[in-house]
Amino acid sequence: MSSAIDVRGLRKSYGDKLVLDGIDLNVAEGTIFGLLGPNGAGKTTAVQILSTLTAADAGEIRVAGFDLHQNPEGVRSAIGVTGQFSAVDGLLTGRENLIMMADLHHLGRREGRLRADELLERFDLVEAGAKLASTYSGGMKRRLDLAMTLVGDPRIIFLDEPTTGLDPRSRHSMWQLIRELVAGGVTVLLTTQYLDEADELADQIAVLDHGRLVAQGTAEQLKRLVPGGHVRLRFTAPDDFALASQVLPAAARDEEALVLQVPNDGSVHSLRALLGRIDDASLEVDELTVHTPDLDDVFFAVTGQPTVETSPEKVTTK
Ligand SMILES: Nc1ncnc2c1ncn2[C@@H]1O[C@H](COP(=O)(O)OP(=O)(O)OP(=O)(O)O)[C@@H](O)[C@H]1O
Repeated sequence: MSSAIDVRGLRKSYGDKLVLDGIDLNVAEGTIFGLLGPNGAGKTTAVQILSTLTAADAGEIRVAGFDLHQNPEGVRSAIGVTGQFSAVDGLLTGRENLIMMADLHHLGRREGRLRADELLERFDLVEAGAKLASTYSGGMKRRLDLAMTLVGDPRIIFLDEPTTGLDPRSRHSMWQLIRELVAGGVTVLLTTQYLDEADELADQIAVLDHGRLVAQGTAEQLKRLVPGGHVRLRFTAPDDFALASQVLPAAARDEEALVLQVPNDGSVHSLRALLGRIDDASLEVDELTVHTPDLDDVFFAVTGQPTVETSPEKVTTK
């Protein structure tokens, strides 16, 4: 798979504050890449640099095959950006906002209007299209903002915290729209503070903390980095439970519930080994469940701090 975004040694300081400290990233075409990090980690700065809005101090950066330093125009022609500060003009209607974008992209009157109407339809804004954008809800504004980004038909889209502040329903509809974009071949780099958002959407996740990438991989790979994974085995026969306790001495026992918790990282290799031991001892297991740590655990392990903000839907007590 070829790279939509390739970054080597990206550095950026503001004054004597080092904001990005030698970042390497590779985003495969047609995938969703999640840049995850707490407030002030450097996510927005990274997006601003990759989208040519801010200059890097150092680093080799290619976006959509263009060298960012030598050919920023090429990069700009291939990307779309929706940031924390929306491009939506509240004094225009939704449709007028889209037509304004079409004009900026020199689409021509007829094609611009067709494109606007097609996007209003796709983003469930047909009825709202004739109303002033200032009257829109947060979710509608975000959808319009994303629709405006799509007017220019970008191959790569940067979404800076696309669902911050949205209610659960609007978040889910935004997630669905993002998935549809990627199904259509677009590459998405999104920044988020929400672990569940990265878990839900991203094919690859990089955790940014104080300007450094402290972990990178799929959600599953990251979860395997932290201890705490286990397999829970429930038995119906006390004899099986007793025998299993001998065969698996590392397991934590719950005698009353006839449950064993066997430390396991959840990888195919270690699950196969465990199943082999269960088979060899001819144990009758009533129920087997695999528990891998969640991204919260990972985040805590790699950044040394609990999540700054919990998502609107998931309130953790850690
Ligand atoms: N133009 C600027 N001038 C000086 N310092 C800046 C500037 N832009 C960002 N910073 C600093 O760089 C650091 C990283 O900021 P950045 O906005 O990239 O973080 P972030 O991870 O996107 O956080 P947030 O989730 O709050 O947007 C912060 O300490 C911020 O104060």
